[in-house]
Amino acid sequence: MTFATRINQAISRTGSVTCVGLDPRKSQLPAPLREHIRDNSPHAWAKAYTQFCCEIIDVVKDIVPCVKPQAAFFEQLGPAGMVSLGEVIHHATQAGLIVITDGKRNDIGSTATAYADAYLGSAVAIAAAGGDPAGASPWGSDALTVSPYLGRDSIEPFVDVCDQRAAGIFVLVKTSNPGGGYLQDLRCGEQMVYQAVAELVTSLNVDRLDADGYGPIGAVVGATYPEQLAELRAAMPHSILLVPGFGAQGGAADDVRVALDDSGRGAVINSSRGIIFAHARSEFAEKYGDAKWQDAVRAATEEMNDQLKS
Ligand SMILES: O=c1ccn([C@@H]2O[C@H](COP(=O)(O)O)[C@@H](O)[C@H]2O)c(=O)[nH]1
Repeated sequence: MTFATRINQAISRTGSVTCVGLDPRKSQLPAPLREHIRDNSPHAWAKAYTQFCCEIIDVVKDIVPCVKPQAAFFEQLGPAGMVSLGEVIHHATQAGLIVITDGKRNDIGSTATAYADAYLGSAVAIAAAGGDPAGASPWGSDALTVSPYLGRDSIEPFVDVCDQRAAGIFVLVKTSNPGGGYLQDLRCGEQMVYQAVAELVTSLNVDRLDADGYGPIGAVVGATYPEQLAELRAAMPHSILLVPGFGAQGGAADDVRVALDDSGRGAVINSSRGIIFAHARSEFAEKYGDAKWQDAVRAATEEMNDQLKS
């Protein structure tokens, strides 16, 4: 089974297109976890990050298809943080969730091969595709976010590994940040740069489609640009879309529904801070607060699921 088929099946099984972003931040961890940090060492924080993310995974595993660990927050802690990232990916996979590692990696082709080999391919996915799970990557992610700016030959090594290990990638096409257009909206002949990237994505997918017409090369398109989201849904009919920017960055349900296909699949909508730090949101703080932060995570996830359904 391919990555695209797996993620669409996970959407059908859970009835949800919510992707929970795992972006642990020291200052925003719930008090019960911060209180256990005795020596302020990266090791102590990394243990807290593992506990925080694994508890979130346990709370949401039956109501969402996927999680997206943000590598930056783990890297920020140095080697101990990288151990934590590995533990979190492993726990999510064991919990039956699809794992999209947000690392925004890429380099010249020969180095891109190393990134692809490192991150792409979980034992679960490879076994589900009838392969040997011993061929899984050390990080064991189902998918990875990838920068397109080194060109087609830098993306092809990722595509090769996707083919071999039933994995996926999400290429940055139109990012959610306010300044993304500085480069992405530059005119490039008759079109804009982000449109050229979308064309590249589609050209890489066309020979690799599953029965529903989806390929392993997905695209990142921000919830904060609803018009371009609609345009890019049409321009990349074979790509699963990863849509960040919901909640904390201002994207709302009405902005992102256009990312879904007619069957209500084909895209996942990410929220990180809005879910994982829900205990501090005004709607949830009084009822749950720091002491019941896990209940706040569950409530915020259910709320997002409901918003995206209605
Ligand atoms: O265009 C992009 C690409 C990636 N991201 C990442 O998604 C999450 C968003 O977090 P929120 O707390 O929900 O704002 C974060 O990891 C970003 O690095 C993005 O926001 N936009």
